[in-house]
Amino acid sequence: MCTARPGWQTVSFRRPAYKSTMYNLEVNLVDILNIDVKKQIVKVEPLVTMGQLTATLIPLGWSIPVVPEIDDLTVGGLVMGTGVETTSHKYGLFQHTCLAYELVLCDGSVVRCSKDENSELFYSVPWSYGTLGILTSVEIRLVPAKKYVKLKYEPVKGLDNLVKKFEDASKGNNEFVEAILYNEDEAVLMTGCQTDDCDRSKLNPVGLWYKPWFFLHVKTFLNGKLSGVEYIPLRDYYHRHTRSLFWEIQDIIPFGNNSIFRLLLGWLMPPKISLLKLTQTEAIKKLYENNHVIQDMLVPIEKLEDSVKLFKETVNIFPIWLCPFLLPPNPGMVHPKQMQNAELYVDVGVYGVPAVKNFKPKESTRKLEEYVRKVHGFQMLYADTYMSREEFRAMFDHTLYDKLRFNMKCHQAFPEVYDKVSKQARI
Ligand SMILES: Cc1cc2nc3c(=O)[nH]c(=O)nc-3n(C[C@H](O)[C@H](O)[C@H](O)COP(=O)(O)OP(=O)(O)OC[C@H]3O[C@@H](n4cnc5c(N)ncnc54)[C@H](O)[C@@H]3O)c2cc1C
Ligand SMILES: NC(=O)C1=CN([C@@H]2O[C@H](COP(=O)(O)OP(=O)(O)OC[C@H]3O[C@@H](n4cnc5c(N)ncnc54)[C@H](OP(=O)(O)O)[C@@H]3O)[C@@H](O)[C@H]2O)C=CC1
Ligand SMILES: CC(C)=CCC[C@@H](C)[C@H]1CC[C@H]2C3=C(CC[C@]12C)[C@@]1(C)CC[C@H](O)C[C@@H]1CC3
Repeated sequence: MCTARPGWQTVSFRRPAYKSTMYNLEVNLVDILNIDVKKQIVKVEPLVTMGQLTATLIPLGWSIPVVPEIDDLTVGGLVMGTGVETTSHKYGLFQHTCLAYELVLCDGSVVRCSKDENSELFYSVPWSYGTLGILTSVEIRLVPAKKYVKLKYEPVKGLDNLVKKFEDASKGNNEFVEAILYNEDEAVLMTGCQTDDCDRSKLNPVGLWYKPWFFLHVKTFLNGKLSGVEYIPLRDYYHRHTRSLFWEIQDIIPFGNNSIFRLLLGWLMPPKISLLKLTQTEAIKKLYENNHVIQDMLVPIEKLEDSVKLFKETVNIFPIWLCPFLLPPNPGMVHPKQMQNAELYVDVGVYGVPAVKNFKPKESTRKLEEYVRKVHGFQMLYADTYMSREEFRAMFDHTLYDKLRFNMKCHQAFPEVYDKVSKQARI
């Protein structure tokens, strides 16, 4: 069994081939169920999107701790997969901000799980891609929301310098930390905190339709010798990469950042990811398959410099997105090597056309995957993975997952994660 949500509707990069061979379960649960400000918990159904959630919560003065930036990402997809954002160095991944899940198991029973109730199931749900049960609701922590993010842009020269500053910023008191690396030697580090006060001369609602693409706006700070500060309305900040799909939109609508186009037609942007997927021709699919890389590798922060160098050597794609996150020593598929303390990791996100000669999608990606496994890192699974089943099991700890699948007789109902995310399972 799998959910009946068609592949073209999802944000995940490819379309799942298994949807046509498995029994499809309709899970059309799209509502925010309850906002309990006393307990500071919001209860939502799995198809609630990030855009829907921030539009509802922010006017009430609340938010969730980790808001992955693309509007159409769903709570179900982020729990069953993973979600990372610029607050993750403080709160962890999306799943670490969830307090409880309700699932329908393969025997038809409904269970609630949290760290104190059915805790093994609670810790096994993240990264399980719907292979332990069907998610029907999620309770997420609420945090107070302020009106603006006071964001500091700091141009940084030299990779070693950036790595040091990035690590310091992630360990400091910043609420938001992110860096965009424009080439091996130049980056802009962004750090910020929420505030209700605003210096109106520095107000920048980056989400307005006529505003430049965010990554290009950030790039303008590379030329300044001094750091810049701006006040960005909170919701504009959360969804700052939505309009340009990070930098992927420049390959789809190359004239999209032209100021006249923005002024007249910017409100049409971005095309829905689902529309792009639905209308994708075989030729475009092949193009993305053979001459494009979309990968997020999660590595321990001390491996950041080496990782950037390896990405440069293997695919040579810039910009690179850097987002730090805290990985707590919880049981489950993804945890630090030593289970004593939480460890700081970084998401190295690479999206674009490789600038190396003779790029070979399989070989190049496998080289990156091998490195990530070696340093006890993890690959995000919404995009392509070329790992074999054994390699996949070496990267993700299956101990608890296997135990639960055996106890709950999941084999008769759901495939293994690998059979949903591997290259063979996706078209
Ligand atoms: C991808 C996506 C994005 C969304 N984004 C937003 C957003 O940005 N903002 C927002 O506010 N909402 C958003 N929603 C939620 C959506 O607007 C609500 O779920 C809305 O209720 C859907 O309306 P519908 O007309 O499709 O109703 P349906 O889905 O058909 O029904 C909604 C509920 O009402 C019940 N119902 C329908 N008719 C009757 C009846 N005659 N008597 C009794 N019960 C009935 C149904 O059983 C169901 O429980 C989003 C949903 C999706 C899937
Ligand atoms: N900033 C970030 O962190 C970003 C994250 N992403 C990635 O995008 C993906 C999310 O995309 P989205 O379109 O929301 O999700 P998808 O529809 O792609 O779902 C992802 C997985 O979750 C499973 N799933 C979803 N809902 C349920 C449910 N109710 N019960 C059981 N299983 C369920 C799906 O199972 P099935 O196949 O059966 O439908 C699928 O395997 C995540 O993997 C995330 O890592 C992408 C961009 C940015
Ligand atoms: C921040 C993290 C962790 C990931 C960001 C990933 C995004 C850049 C990609 C997620 C889904 C991707 C898709 C495309 C571009 C890159 C993403 C937005 C396309 C729109 C590219 C054009 C294709 O025809 C359809 C793709 C759908 C998914």
